[in-house]
Amino acid sequence: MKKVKLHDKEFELLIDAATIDQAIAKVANEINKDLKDTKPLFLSILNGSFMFTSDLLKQITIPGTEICFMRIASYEGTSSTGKIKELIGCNVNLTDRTIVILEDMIDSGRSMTYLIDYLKGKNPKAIKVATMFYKPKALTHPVTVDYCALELENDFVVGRGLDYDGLGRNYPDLYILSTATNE
Ligand SMILES: O=P(O)(O)OC[C@H]1O[C@H](OP(=O)(O)OP(=O)(O)O)[C@H](O)[C@@H]1O
Ligand code: HPA
Repeated sequence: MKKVKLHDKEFELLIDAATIDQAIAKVANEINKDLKDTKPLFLSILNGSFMFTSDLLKQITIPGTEICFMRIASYEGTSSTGKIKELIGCNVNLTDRTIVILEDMIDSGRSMTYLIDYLKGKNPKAIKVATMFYKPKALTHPVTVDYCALELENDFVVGRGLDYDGLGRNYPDLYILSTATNE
């Protein structure tokens, strides 16, 4: 599909699924190499990261790999509310663990900054950040990104787990808000 309509807005194809798959495979290889002796705990941040988590973890071959999930939210419509809500916490003991945070997107960096502060309080051995998409030009809260599949410009996108007001998460490709039809 070249274009999709979600609620009142039109979106155009930005990155096809095969390109995203390839970029994720590269990240998986890097993680398999870097963290091979760490028994990593992958912390998937719902909702958006469900596809990235699935695509990446199928390619992780490290012995002792564990996965758990957290849910935080900050976005309503196409912009951040400026507030983070923790909706589901992680109940695994994080002390002395090597945690790999899995995000679908780092945009302003606000959610990740909040999360890292929160996780530091649990005394992990190390915290690594892995994201499917990253908008370096949108960053207002500095974050060290250890693993990134694809960098984007500062545009609103949907697909591959990312939504516009609940819609669009299921698309395997990534779509950009169309400037021709949307103010
Ligand atoms: O860097 P930031 O500006 O904080 O934006 C990134 C966050 O926004 C999205 O989540 P959202 O709050 O929309 O929740 P969702 O994953 O349930 O869609 C995304 O999954 C990140 O968690
Ligand atoms: O570009 C985006 N699209 C959807 N959700 C998001 N959350 C942060 N940035 C985005």
